[in-house]
Amino acid sequence: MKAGVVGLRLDVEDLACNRGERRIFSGVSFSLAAGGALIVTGRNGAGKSTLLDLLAGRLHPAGGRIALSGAGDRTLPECLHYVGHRDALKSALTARENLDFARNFLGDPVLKAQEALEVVGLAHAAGLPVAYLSAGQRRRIALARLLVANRPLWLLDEPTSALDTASQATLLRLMEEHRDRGGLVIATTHAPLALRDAKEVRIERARTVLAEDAP
Ligand SMILES: Nc1ncnc2c1ncn2[C@@H]1O[C@H](COP(=O)(O)OP(=O)(O)OP(=O)(O)O)[C@@H](O)[C@H]1O
Repeated sequence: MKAGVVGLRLDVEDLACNRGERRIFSGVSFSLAAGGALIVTGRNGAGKSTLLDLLAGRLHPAGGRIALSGAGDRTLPECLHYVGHRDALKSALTARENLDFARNFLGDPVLKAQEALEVVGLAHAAGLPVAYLSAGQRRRIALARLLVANRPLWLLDEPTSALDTASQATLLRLMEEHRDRGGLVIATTHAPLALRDAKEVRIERARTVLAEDAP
């Protein structure tokens, strides 16, 4: 499989986010160099998914800075895979068709759809519409998308949810292999995630009404 981008680096400084009238968090800073991993923790509603949305460019920060360097011509959105709570699969398409679509759409192809399904133990389900699959199986197909297109930054929102023990072990191995190739992993989690030498950001600031922040 392809290697991550040599010299890749993500720097996040003093990031703040508002949603509606509320400050969700502020002062989030971290840096990751090639091969780095960050675990994002915090209570329900603290803003873990929101942080991933900011990094993915789905939300604009209220303050602070996100800088990706060492990725050549690729912009940050072109460098990332995002696996969210909703697995973003097309229910009427089969598992294989979903992965073929992702492979064509995302570019820089790596594994073929069938090969990626084998890695996540779902080769037998390749021809089934995703609507027929269980929550854990759908999550495994969403994670198989990581393998069909080469993108160095993996943003994973509670990636182990719905996964059985064996699938959690497979996911951990895939994350570590990705890091070994120079990729970056940022994962939110409520459960312990045994990534070696991972940094942790805990989002714990209580949400504050913006008016209270005003002088
Ligand atoms: N579209 C939205 N508009 C306004 N506020 C929102 C919106 N989406 C989320 N929020 C607010 O942002 C806060 C942070 O949500 P987020 O989903 O990032 O939390 P989380 O830490 O990922 O929670 P969980 O552990 O439950 O998944 C929520 O408490 C919610 O009030």
